[in-house]
Amino acid sequence: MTQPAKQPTLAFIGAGNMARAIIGGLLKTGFPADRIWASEPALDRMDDLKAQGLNTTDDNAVAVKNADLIVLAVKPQLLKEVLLPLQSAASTEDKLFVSVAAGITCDSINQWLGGQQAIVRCMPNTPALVGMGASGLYANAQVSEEQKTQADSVLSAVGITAWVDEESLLHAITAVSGSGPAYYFLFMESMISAGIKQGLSREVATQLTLQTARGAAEIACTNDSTPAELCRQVASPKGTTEQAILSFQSQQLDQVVENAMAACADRSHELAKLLGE
Ligand SMILES: NC(=O)C1=CN([C@@H]2O[C@H](COP(=O)(O)OP(=O)(O)OC[C@H]3O[C@@H](n4cnc5c(N)ncnc54)[C@H](OP(=O)(O)O)[C@@H]3O)[C@@H](O)[C@H]2O)C=CC1
Ligand SMILES: O=C(O)[C@@H]1CCC=N1
Repeated sequence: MTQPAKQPTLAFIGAGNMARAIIGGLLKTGFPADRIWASEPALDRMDDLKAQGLNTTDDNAVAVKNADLIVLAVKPQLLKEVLLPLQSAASTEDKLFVSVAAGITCDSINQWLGGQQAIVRCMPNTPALVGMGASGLYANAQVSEEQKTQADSVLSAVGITAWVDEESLLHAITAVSGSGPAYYFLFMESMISAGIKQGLSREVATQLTLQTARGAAEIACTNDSTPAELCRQVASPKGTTEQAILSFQSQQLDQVVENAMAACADRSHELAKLLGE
């Protein structure tokens, strides 16, 4: 029988939106708060995390020294200046770095950490907060099977995980699931605004839009039918939905989405080029 992987001590370098979504999700699964470190410059901004039992510090090196698995959750633009001073803290033991920074490659991270570190690149998303995250993951050659299992167990505690063998696929994963929640939020806003224009109060338009999104997502996730088939089940021939779908199609919704996702992936490539030296 395979042994379960040892539960690692975690450090989050940067305790902003994405780190908090993962931390919140982990705590909900019962992950011990005292095995999590959070580090960022403004200590008082982490009072709520401290109150939940996390270890907090404004010294990234302290968090790195105390952890087995370090989640790099600062903006891509800051990663280099955050990592350069961490070289000695990083090199002391077999630590695993899990970077969630969009675009930045394992090679750049290794260059800044000054060695041949085990690095997992992860593109998570904020629904991790409610246990419904979707993370794409890639491991460099230095990552052991045990470390891969550890990274997977952290991210799969807050949602689903999908590993890829080619690092460059993380650009596409960013376009699909990393940034994806924002597309749905935007679409919800558009539906709420249109509902209000048709006479509904904001409250009713919001309630009905959000529940519809939740219900549609639930059916799509639990039904064997494809989203296209589910769409057809709603759209009765010569009925009301059909007119809405025809309107979307006449405005080339597929192309609009394809363009948006291409712009997203392009920016991810661009970040890698701009910041990766
Ligand atoms: N938000 C999302 O949905 C997703 C984000 N990501 C990635 O996650 C990373 C973080 O993004 P996000 O959480 O949105 O950004 P945030 O700005 O919310 O979080 C970054 C945090 O890092 C802190 N920080 C700044 N400087 C340092 C430092 N020197 N040492 C430690 N911490 C520092 C910031 O503090 P301060 O505010 O004071 O500057 C902030 O709290 C990015 O690389 C992004 O690409 C990936 C997938 C999804
Ligand atoms: O917008 C961003 O750059 C980050 C990465 C994916 C989601 N948010």
